[in-house]
Amino acid sequence: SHLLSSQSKGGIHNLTGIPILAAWDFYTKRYDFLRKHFDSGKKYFQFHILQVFNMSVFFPRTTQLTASILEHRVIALSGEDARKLFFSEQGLDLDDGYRLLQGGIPSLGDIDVKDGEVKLDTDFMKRLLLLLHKDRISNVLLDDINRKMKYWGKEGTIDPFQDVYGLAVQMTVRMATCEELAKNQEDIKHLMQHYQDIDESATPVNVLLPWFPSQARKAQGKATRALFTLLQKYVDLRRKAAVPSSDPIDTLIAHGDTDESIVGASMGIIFAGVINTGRNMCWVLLNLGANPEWKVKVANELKALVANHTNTLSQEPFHKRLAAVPLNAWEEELPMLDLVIRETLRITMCFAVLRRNLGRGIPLAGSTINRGDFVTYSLADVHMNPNIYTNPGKFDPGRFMKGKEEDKKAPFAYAAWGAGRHPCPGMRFAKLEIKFVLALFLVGYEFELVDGNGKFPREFPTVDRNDLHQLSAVGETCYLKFKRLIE
Ligand code: HEM
Repeated sequence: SHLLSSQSKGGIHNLTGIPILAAWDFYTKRYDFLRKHFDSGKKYFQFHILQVFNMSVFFPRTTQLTASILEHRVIALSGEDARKLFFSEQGLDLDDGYRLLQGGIPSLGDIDVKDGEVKLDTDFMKRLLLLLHKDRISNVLLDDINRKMKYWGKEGTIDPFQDVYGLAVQMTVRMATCEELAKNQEDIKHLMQHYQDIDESATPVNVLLPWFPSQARKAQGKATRALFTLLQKYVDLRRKAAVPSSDPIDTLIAHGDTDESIVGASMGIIFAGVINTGRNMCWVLLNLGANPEWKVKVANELKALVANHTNTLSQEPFHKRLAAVPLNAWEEELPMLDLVIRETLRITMCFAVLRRNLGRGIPLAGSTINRGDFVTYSLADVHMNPNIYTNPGKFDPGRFMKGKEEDKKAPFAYAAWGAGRHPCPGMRFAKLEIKFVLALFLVGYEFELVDGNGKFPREFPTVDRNDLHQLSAVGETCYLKFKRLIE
């Protein structure tokens, strides 16, 4: 048995020890776990995860436990060949990989709602995102975030992970649902609490022992039902509306989709969109606060955008003027900000990407990735690789500029927006969201990065690499001290 063995099968090293412990570390300290084994020279290694379904059956006189156990093989990959394989192989499925190995993903299947398990495939996302690539969207989104930013007051201190994050939540809800929900702050608060509860239910026990009636499992069911009810209320509202709108929910209604699939779709998009966009937006601001020379470059570029595309003599409020900037200018005329976003994501997006082989066997190092096997690749293997990125821990947006172009040194050397078969369909929207917030904050405000004592921090926070879901910060907590300059 593999229980206590370490023979290698082909070039894939088999981890020694008790499988449950390897699996436990994989869920609780994923980054450290993968790194420990790669650092000890193993290029590919495998371990097993036991998933226990069912049931203890009580027989008269003899107490007997029966259980159905599924044993999953997980293969961890590193290096360039593996990376190419990981991102290019057709049989490797994204959704199935995350469902078991990540957990915490809201799914209507968990509460037995049929037809609600929407695959957010690229076509579906494209259909929705097309709606947003109308210039009208800048107006609506800038209105939304300006209103929320005004609540911060004329001057003060904000915690980016709370306050800036809230801006991303607002924009994502706006683009994934309808105006009525986007305007209901109470319901948005509830909505986010439900996501948080589902996220916190992703304990190893809950994922590995699906039958076990744990607190986490109960909380997950309760939050998923609440999420469903909340979103369905708005679908219902829009179905009964006298005049259809062009909001996403209305568009899906007009397309003939059922309540369940509309709720499933909105739920999935909010999940996929909020955390990555919200957290990375915070990291962009922290990086600019910590690197004043880049802050100046980006602020100047944004001021030039405003000067070139808006009427500077107009009496309109600043956010209204900003809405006149065409979408293609936001996308094409902010090269310095693009570099800053790119470099921020290289550093934050170092998590383990996951797949499950639903196709034919794939040869690897004299062995085979069988149908049903899981594979994982840590983006840190490429984003923190000193042979590709000089001094990889350093924030240096210049590394992507002409003459250096470090990200062109190897195939798929940059995968913060995904790569190969699964590029992020939300990328354009996410970048726009980040740029809207930065335009308001860098042109409309003065700000500086401070620590708990109000001084420029001596040490900057870094990303908690073991945090599976939140890209949260470790180290000294930092804040943004600001003064609002615009009306
Ligand atoms: C800064 C923001 C974002 C970052 C850094 C980001 C990053 C990524 C990455 C790395 C992947 C690929 C994961 C893998 O290969 O396993 C991905 C996939 C995906 N992203 Fe994003 N994302 C962001 C925002 C968004 C937004 C706003 C949406 C929705 C509106 C979204 C929807 C999706 C979906 C649906 C997929 C799966 C695509 C597929 O199955 O092929 N993302 N994203």
